[in-house]
Amino acid sequence: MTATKGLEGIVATQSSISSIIDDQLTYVGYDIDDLAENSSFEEVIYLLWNLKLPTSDELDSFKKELVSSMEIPEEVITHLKSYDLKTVHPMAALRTAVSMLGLYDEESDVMEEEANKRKALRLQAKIPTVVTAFARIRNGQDPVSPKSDLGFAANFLYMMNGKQPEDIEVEAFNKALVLHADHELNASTFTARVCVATLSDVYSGVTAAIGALKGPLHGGANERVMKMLSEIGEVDNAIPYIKERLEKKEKIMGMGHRVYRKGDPRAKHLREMSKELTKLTGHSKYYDMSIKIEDYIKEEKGLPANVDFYSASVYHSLGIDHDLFTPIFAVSRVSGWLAHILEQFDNNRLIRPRAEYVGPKKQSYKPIDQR
Ligand SMILES: CC(=O)SCCNC(=O)CCNC(=O)[C@H](O)C(C)(C)COP(=O)(O)OP(=O)(O)OC[C@H]1O[C@@H](n2cnc3c(N)ncnc32)[C@H](O)[C@@H]1OP(=O)(O)O
Ligand SMILES: O=C([O-])CC(=O)C(=O)O
Repeated sequence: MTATKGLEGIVATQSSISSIIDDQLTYVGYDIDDLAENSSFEEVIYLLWNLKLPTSDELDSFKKELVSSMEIPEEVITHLKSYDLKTVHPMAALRTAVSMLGLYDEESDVMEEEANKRKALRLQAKIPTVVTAFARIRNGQDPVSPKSDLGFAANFLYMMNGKQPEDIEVEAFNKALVLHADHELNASTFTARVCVATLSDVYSGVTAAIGALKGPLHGGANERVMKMLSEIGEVDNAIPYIKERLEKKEKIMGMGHRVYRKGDPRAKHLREMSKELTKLTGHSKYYDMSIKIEDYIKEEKGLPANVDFYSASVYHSLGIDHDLFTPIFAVSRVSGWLAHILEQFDNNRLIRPRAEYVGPKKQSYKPIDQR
């Protein structure tokens, strides 16, 4: 038995949800470029969960179901208020709150297919409310309830800022949600599948996945990209800053990918959005330095920018606090996690690989007083 570090190249499951073939990403066979340009996030959630695009009647009723499930229990809001609001990271708050939502769902441990689908809908609907409620509470503001006449992307921005968002903001945010929704067997999705393959519940699967997404080698990279751009400060500092980091053998956040070699097909959409939005909001320097860094890393290390690189300057331009970038990733990616959880339940087998043992062998046990 020989271990493959990081399970690189190991095919661990079959899936009909998304694929990465020759550096091109598809959801249920639909090209990400078409979906990014044309679809609403609700349409994409429906696609991932039903493996077909909705008709307009199906989409209307799906949107209504989502928006009518967005409110969260008062007990969860009280709990969010009890956290140390100066130090608690919003991803830790989200992880805890999602676990807590399970306590208030009567169907939490009901394992029938239809009950699991109802829980999926409730979780997808409530996660934006948790993220925006926490963001407001720590700013000393009251949470804002969702509006039934707004779509998913608009409702997120409305609940966060307490005012009707501009069309351009909704369009950009919707596209970002579409681009982040699913990504084959990434680390957090794999985590969710491993968790529920024990026949644990949907809330446990999503809580575990949030924990995995939080790390800087995965979803946590987008917040670190913005930290790096802020530290760089001015465009002329970008290359000296990156050279110094590379000399110290540090990783450049938002660069590199386990699967993509030529490039991440989502990055070009976010690059365009970053160009437009940073110009519109007077933050062009962040786009300019991002371009310099991307070109330099490509040239020096042959590494492409990943989805987290330009999403940082996009979210910054939308006026979003930097530590909310990864929770926003979760607001989108929970759609993929839930699709994979339902698929796992549909054809389940316990996920239990082996380890190659490299520790000492044939040790003789000594009683404690002789060691
Ligand atoms: C949504 C997402 O999860 S997208 C990924 C988000 N994560 C990041 O942006 C963090 C920065 N990137 C990375 O750490 C990596 O590229 C990962 C984790 C994404 C992929 O990692 P792996 O496939 O395991 O590659 P690994 O970390 O083994 O790197 C291979 C080589 O490329 C180098 N490398 C990879 N990424 C980077 C980077 N961002 N900056 C500098 N060097 C890098 C490594 O140092 C290593 O070099 P070596 O062979 O000389 O030691
Ligand atoms: O697939 C991966 O390893 C990471 C990634 O890009 C994602 O989760 O979107």
